[in-house]
Parts: sequence; structure tokens; C-alpha cells
Amino acid sequence: MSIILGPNRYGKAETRLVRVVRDGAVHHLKDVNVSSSLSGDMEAVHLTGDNAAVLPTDTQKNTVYAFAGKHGVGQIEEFARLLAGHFVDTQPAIRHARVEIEEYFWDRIPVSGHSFVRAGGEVRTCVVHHDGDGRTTVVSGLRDLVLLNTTGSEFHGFAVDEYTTLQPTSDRVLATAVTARWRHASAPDSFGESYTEVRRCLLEAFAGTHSLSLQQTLYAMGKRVLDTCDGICEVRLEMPNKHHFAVDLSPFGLDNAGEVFHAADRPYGLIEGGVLREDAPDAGFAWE
Ligand SMILES: O=c1[nH]c(=O)c2[nH]c(=O)[nH]c2[nH]1
Repeated sequence: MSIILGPNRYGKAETRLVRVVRDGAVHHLKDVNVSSSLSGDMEAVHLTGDNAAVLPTDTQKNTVYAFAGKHGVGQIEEFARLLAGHFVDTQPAIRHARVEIEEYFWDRIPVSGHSFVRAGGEVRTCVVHHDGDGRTTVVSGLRDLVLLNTTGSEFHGFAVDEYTTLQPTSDRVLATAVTARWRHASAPDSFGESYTEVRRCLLEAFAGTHSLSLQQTLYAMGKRVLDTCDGICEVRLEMPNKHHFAVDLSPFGLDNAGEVFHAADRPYGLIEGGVLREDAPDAGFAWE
């Protein structure tokens, strides 16, 4: 009985590309997830390990970033078509290219021209404790509120030891997925309106703070809530630092003036902190 190679394809899955277009102080954002998959004359690599026909998946990823730098990312169908055409037209062994792109949508935060909130996806939360002694605590919150500033973020002057390689920066993309919980000292007239108000404070403080660290931004966001909302006595925030690394396009003869970023998913910095009124009533079991 002879054994033959069945259907096969290979590629780079989920190249996370963020493309920023800087139109003066107004920035535009394109956030996509690109997966390419190529097939063709691939008997040799499978049967003998001869890689001559294999355009590396690493090259496919680089092509996504280079094309984003060179051509921009317009409609995802057109960007996908451009990539797929390139792989088939330039690689004799590649007969077929499949390019799949997902696009994530962002809304502007009006406070600045460079601040965005990812559309949809956020979850509203609450935890209420009540016991037989009539004690009630209410903690409201949200999670997965994804925010991004394309500028207005620096990080430098940090402690350095023999393991530090991070370069100081005076301009970076700052992105996070906020988990926020806030403790009510007294019930608001409307929990719905209170939620809207807290969310607005979080967005506006994120957008309006020129950030020297995510920690500083976190504190500014919590403080804005307490400054604005009388009935809230404590805010706890968890904010992952969703790193966006500028891609080095110089090997492809291209500049990257803060336009093409690799949106890394892990590892990520995780910044957590609470902000509270000094005279906040005892939290009791509120946070349990
Ligand atoms: O805002 C930041 N805070 C940090 O503590 C930190 N650490 C790091 O590597 N990058 C950053 N950014």
C-alpha cells in the first residue's frame, strides 16, 4: 500500500497589526488580525525536508507589516487581495493563497484626536453583599473596556539593573483593557446614570492625561471618578499594559514613523491599584 501526502497548507496565523495614520493632531486607527495560508508544490518539504519552495511564515508576517507601511491598510478585502496576489505572483511554488483578516472597530474619545475606545465588548458588573444585620454593600464595575492612545504617553526614568533592556520612550502607544470596580458609600438615584457617569470619567481621564506611566494614568482615572461622583468612595482598577511595538521596517527599505505596530498579546504588564477617599467607610465584605 502506498502512502501519499494529503491536502496541506501553511502560513502565519494572527499577525496583529495596528496601523496609525497621523493627520496632524487627528489620528486614524486601523486594527486588524491577519492570517495567511499558502499551498502549492509542497511535496518536497513534507517528504524530504527540502525547504526550497517554502516561503517562511516569518516572511509572510513581515510582508503584512511591510505592506501596511508601504500601501496602508484600506478596506480589509483589498488588503487581503493585495497580500494573496503578492504571494501567488512572486512565489513560483505557491499556487494558492488564503488570507483571512478580522478588523476590530474603535470609536473616538472626543477629548483628544488620538484617543480611542474599542467598540462593543465591554461588560458591566456588580457584586452586592447583604446580611441579616441589614448591612449592604454594592460594588459596581466594568471589564474589557479597551482603550488606546496613539500618542501622549511616555515611559522613562525607571529603575535599571543588569537585566534591564527596555529603552526609555517619550512617545508610545498606550493601550489597556480596563477592569474597574467602584464601591458606593450611598446608593445613587440611578445606578444606570451612575454607571454612565463613571464610564465617562474613566474615558475622559484616560484620554486627557498626558501619561508618564500607566500607573499615573490609573490613578488619574480613579481620582476623576471620586472627584465627580459623590456617592462613590473607592475605585479599584486593573489595567493590563497591552504593548504595541513599532515594527522595524528598515530591512525592507521603509521608514516607520510611529505608524505600523505589532499588537502583542502576551506577556503584558499588569498594573493594579485602588484610589479611595481617606474617610471612606469600612469596606467590610464589599470586595470579597
Ligand atoms: O507604564 C508603564 N509602567 C510600567 O511599570 C512599565 N514597565 C514596563 O516595562 N513598561 C511599563 N510601562
